[in-house]
Amino acid sequence: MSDTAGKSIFCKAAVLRQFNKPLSLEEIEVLPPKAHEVRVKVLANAMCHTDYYSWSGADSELNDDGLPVILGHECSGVVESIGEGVEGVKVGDHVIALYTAECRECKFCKSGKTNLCGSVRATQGKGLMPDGTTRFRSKDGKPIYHFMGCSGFSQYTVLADVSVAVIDPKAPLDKVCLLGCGVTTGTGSVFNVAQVDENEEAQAAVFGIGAVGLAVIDGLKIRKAKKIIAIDINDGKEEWAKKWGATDFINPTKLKEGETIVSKLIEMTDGGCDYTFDCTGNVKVMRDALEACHKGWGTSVIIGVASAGKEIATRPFQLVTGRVWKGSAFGGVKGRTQLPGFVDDYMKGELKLDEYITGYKSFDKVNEAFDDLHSGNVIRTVVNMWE
Ligand SMILES: NC(=O)C1=CN([C@@H]2O[C@H](COP(=O)(O)OP(=O)(O)OC[C@H]3O[C@@H](n4cnc5c(N)ncnc54)[C@H](OP(=O)(O)O)[C@@H]3O)[C@@H](O)[C@H]2O)C=CC1
Ligand SMILES: N[C@@H](CCC(=O)N[C@@H](CSC=O)C(=O)NCC(=O)O)C(=O)O
Ligand SMILES: [Zn+2]
Ligand SMILES: [Zn+2]
Repeated sequence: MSDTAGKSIFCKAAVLRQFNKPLSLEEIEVLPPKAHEVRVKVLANAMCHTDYYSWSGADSELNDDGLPVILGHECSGVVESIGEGVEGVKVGDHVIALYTAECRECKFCKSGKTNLCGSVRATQGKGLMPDGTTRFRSKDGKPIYHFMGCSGFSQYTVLADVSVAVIDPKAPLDKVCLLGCGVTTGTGSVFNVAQVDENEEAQAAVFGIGAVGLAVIDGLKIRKAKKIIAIDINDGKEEWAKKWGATDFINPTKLKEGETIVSKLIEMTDGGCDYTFDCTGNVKVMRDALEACHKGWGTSVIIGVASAGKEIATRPFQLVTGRVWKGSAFGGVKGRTQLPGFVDDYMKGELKLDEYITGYKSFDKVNEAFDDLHSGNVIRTVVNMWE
């Protein structure tokens, strides 16, 4: 048992008090975990585009009523204490936080059809723990909300026990935090959602070359795709995409007159792609990605998260004629069961992780990590929570 078990911990957290305004670094109180909860000392948290999206106010699930909130969800740490009835995770375990829980008991978990778990999702969406309260308090004693069931931008956080994956303690926590979201989502979308087979010599297009798009490319390379066309509005992303194994790169803002990204992709693949992936969150791109698929079988996977109020559209004929539109949350990966295997693949050198990390920042520079995401040269910034 740790000295702090059963007591509040006072530590530093980055709190979002107003959308589009810098996070405020504050000393907060982190209450002890209740039944079926764990308190984790967070070591590292990488900045994902979804943090930026929620920070900017674009998330339809997070409005002014959900503020103040502690963002962050691509994080790893060490279990400091556990509440009553916790099984399968103990003090001292190294863990990755899961925004997609896995209880193994709900209708979703038992279905064998999805990685979405129903156990804590409703309260998670409201920024609350499963009992409907929060474990964070500001200095004046007022509640601070949780985010995506993780809130990794606090030096200590409390999670549901079904929302942590226990991993190999030898794995470097400042690297494997990336498996908490972007890399798992991208590779998992290829393996579990599109289910690309290594014998099919697939032709694929990937829209949006951030960490998620690069991880899709890595997954496609692992599944021996023949053609991997990377698409981004930033020319600087060509070098990144090619380094990961893309065979071609297109900047859609620089097409010849009369060409569209859809016509260009159809021409390059002799009729359309077998698979396309949206990693931008832009609904127009999602449409292009679907319509660039091959008639009869092409599958388009939506990974990007669109802003509140946005809707997708296409002619139903696109689906009538055999194109398939799918979506992916956390790459279809069941976190407690499968994430430890991703960590092992990384440790064996079979999965890239280090290569995505373009820089580390100390916690007091967390706001710079937001700016980094849009600089064009940054893939993932890892925030070291104790520097
Ligand atoms: N479904 C899921 O489980 C998950 C979804 N996401 C979502 O996936 C998306 C990608 O995340 P991440 O890799 O972290 O984000 P990044 O911002 O790092 O990468 C997105 C890339 O797409 C580029 N882009 C933007 N608009 C277009 C366009 N019209 N055409 C082509 N490229 C474009 C961006 O360029 P620029 O920077 O110049 O804008 C950037 O290079 C986000 O929407 C994120 O919220 C992330 C993780 C999990
Ligand atoms: N809250 C948003 C939607 C946000 C969203 O789609 N999140 C992704 C993960 S993004 C990670 O970086 C996801 O897995 N969604 C499934 C889920 O259960 O949240 C909205 O309301 O539009
Ligand atoms: Zn479940
Ligand atoms: Zn994410």
